[in-house]
Amino acid sequence: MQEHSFRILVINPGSTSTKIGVFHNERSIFEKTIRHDTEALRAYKKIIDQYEFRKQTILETLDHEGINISKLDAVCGRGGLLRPIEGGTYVVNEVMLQDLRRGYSGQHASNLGGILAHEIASALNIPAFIVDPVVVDELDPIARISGFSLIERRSIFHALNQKAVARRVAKQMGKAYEEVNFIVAHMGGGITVGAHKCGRVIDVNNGLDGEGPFSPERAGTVPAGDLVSLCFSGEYYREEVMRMLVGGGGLVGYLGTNDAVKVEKMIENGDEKAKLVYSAMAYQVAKEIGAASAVLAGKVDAIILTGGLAYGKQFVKEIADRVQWIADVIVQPGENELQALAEGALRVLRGEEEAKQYPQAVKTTV
Ligand SMILES: Nc1ncnc2c1ncn2[C@@H]1O[C@H](COP(=O)(O)OP(=O)(O)OP(=O)(O)O)[C@@H](O)[C@H]1O
Ligand SMILES: CCCC(=O)O
Repeated sequence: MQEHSFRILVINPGSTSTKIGVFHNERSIFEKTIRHDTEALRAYKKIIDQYEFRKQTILETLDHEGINISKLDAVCGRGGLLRPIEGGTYVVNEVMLQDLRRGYSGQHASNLGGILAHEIASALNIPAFIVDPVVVDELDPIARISGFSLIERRSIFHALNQKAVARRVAKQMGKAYEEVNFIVAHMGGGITVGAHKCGRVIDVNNGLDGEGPFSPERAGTVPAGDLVSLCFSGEYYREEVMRMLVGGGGLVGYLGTNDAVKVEKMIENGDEKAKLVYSAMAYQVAKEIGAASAVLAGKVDAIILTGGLAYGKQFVKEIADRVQWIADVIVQPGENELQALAEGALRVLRGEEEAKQYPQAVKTTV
């Protein structure tokens, strides 16, 4: 019997670009990173106001490439800062659209993903989905306790890539994602380290503006008392402190660049500060992996390193040297988010998984 085939448009909006792809089942038939002129984007007060502009750009690109959108079966966008939800593929519904428009958990380019998917899909009368947004929250209750009763730990991480890579590695091991325990470190502009226990990410750092290792442009965990003193020193506005922590933190704060390739060049040229800071970033990732191994009580089938920084051979070696006693270290550089979006939609279109309805509230604690 011939297998039914599906054609899916996937959309991953970033702060300065929109990545799109058209998939025929799992096979990519077209992918493009549409770069947006920063001046053009600056004309919009809020990220969300960009959606009509980005939609037109996507449709024009597809038309230009000769892709007939009437042949599509579904559109799938990257999900944004919604309410905390468990992982999976979600139908874009009215409540989700409202939350994406107002930025329920904050402003992020990925808030546009579900809206763009809905706008394009509804005109074609086909379903729109999002998959594993950054707010996927599968934390164990014990992981929510921060130690300060007014603040609960939150799960904000690279769920789409972490879960996709974990599924892929599990498959390579001949197992289902739900049968294995992994530690996945996504190391990009932000860094998140997730403890994956039998298909659920039971602990992970909030890599957006919370905690964890410092990254190319984010500070991660900083000493709390000193941060409070700095905030109340009278020298900085709130926005300035936030900008120094997120965007201006990590490598940017110490070395003036978020580009690890440039930092490697600086090290090659004998820059001792760059060497120390770059090693410190690897050290902090290794420490976070060690913490995740304790979360999993040492039952770790593999440690997976992914994201752009995983291309850095010396960086990866420094991490591996510190953690390979825990489990095998598997390196999967880069990210494959377009493929992950297509696969998430396919699982639903094929009936392998049921699409979830948003909001499926996650129970928080105290
Ligand atoms: N070949 C390489 N060697 C070392 N570092 C690299 C290499 N290629 C990319 N990087 C670094 O990876 C980082 C960017 O990673 P990535 O592209 O995954 O981030 P992003 O998509 O912008 O952010 P995020 O992954 O947090 O969503 C940059 O610091 C970049 O310099
Ligand atoms: C940590 C959430 C994803 C991002 O880096 O923007």
